[in-house]
Amino acid sequence: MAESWAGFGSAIASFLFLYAMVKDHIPFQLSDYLAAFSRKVLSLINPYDQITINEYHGEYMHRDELYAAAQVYLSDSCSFRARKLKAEVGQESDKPLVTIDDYEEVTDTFGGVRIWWSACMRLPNSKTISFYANDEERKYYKLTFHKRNRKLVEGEYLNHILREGRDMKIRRRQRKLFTNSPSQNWYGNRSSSWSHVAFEHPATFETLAMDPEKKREIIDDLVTFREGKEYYKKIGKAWKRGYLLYGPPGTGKSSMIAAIANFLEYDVYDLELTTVKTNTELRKIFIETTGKSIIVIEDIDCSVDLTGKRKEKKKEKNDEEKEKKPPGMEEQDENSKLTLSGLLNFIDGLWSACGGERIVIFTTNHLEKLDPALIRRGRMDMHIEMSYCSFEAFKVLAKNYLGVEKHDLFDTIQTLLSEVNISPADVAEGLMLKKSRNKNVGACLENLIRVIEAAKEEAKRKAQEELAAKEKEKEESTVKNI
Ligand SMILES: Nc1ncnc2c1ncn2[C@@H]1O[C@H](COP(=O)(O)OP(=O)(O)OP(=O)(O)O)[C@@H](O)[C@H]1O
Ligand SMILES: [Mg+2]
Repeated sequence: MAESWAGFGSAIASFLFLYAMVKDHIPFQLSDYLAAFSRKVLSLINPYDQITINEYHGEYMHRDELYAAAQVYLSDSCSFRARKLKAEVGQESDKPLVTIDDYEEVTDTFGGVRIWWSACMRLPNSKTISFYANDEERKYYKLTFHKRNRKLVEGEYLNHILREGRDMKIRRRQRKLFTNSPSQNWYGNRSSSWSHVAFEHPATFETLAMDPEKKREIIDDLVTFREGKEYYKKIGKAWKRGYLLYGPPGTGKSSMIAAIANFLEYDVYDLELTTVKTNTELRKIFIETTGKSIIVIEDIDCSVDLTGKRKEKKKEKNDEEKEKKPPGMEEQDENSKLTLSGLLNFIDGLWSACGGERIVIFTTNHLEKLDPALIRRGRMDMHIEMSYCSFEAFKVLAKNYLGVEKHDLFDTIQTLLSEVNISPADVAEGLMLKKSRNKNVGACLENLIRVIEAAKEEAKRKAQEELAAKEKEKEESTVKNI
């Protein structure tokens, strides 16, 4: 048996040697035939298969998604095994991508199977000048693997590359802060209802001053949501979650949104409802958002007339207007407005399920002004109260702003904070102003004590004024009654 293999091997070697010698002297038809024949013979003895992934494909030279995913995948998972690397900065990220260089080879292991990757380049045959820059050279990856693993590589492995590569791309991307443009600016074929800038807010959960237990609860909820794709599918619910942040001004609602975006690494769509005129516009705006994003409506109570009370007022006004309109026009007008039901549809109608992995956040200073339908559980799954600065919250601010975890003046501050309502924004300001001029921690804390005492005096004065006003009102009504 060994002898026959040796004989076969030497026959092939002789054939290849002879072929190389006479190759240039044989007619091209015969040369093509011999090349095809030798490929056939080689495939009989070669146990390895190959898959090519081209960078560009199709008539219009679209960049192949699998190639792009593989490029990022190789940069992250396999590039440490390569000796020749290249670094480049793409359009979607400002971080350099270090990946394997052209003609370099690396190996990867998946489910115990070895796969060889090589970065190849096909040089152009023709010498004509092409319209497309990419016609000059065609890059591609070549995957080589054992025949017996073909099913695994074609199915699971390529899907794994696509999934992992996409995820890595999302993690690497420059995150964006979008804002909706008024509908009169939506023109042209490629019109978009959103414009964006880079999202660079530095707030994180570490810098957010609030009750530690509440913070833990929110983080756990976010993690459960992020990892809940299969769970949401199983229970038949769209993969999205609503948070309602409420509380007085300066208590960290906007900072919390930034911290959530930074924690989940999502984009932020800041929806300005006052520029949205109709339900149809709202739907278009929604469809143009992507997954892994947070859709924010700040100060929802001030954004648009959505409360039951205001609706009634509006209805009366509309009745008057309707009288003046020609028949048939009233209904059309009603449909073309942004309504509460349009907004409810936006949050949890059929459209809300497209894309998945979205968080909707409303903020308000006046919870009582909101229509209960808008914030019922299921729409706004978690109601988070952002409250005045507690001692626990102060300790976070002191650590952030002054870098201290304890100080002799902390006891005085604790007592003062329990006596007065002061927002974390005011406490932060008290710590910061002084810090910029004087680096002394004690002086900063003393300044804060003065700020809190002033707030306490102010609160006392206001309470007295209110009391006096009430008493005056009472007196006046008694006089009237007499
Ligand atoms: N809980 C907090 N933790 C850390 N910093 C805070 C907190 N609350 C407020 N701040 C500081 O105060 C500033 C204003 O806070 P922020 O804009 O988040 O308040 P807000 O609740 O959104 O107020 P508004 O209701 O007026 O929109 C922030 O830039 C931040 O520096
Ligand atoms: Mg805010």
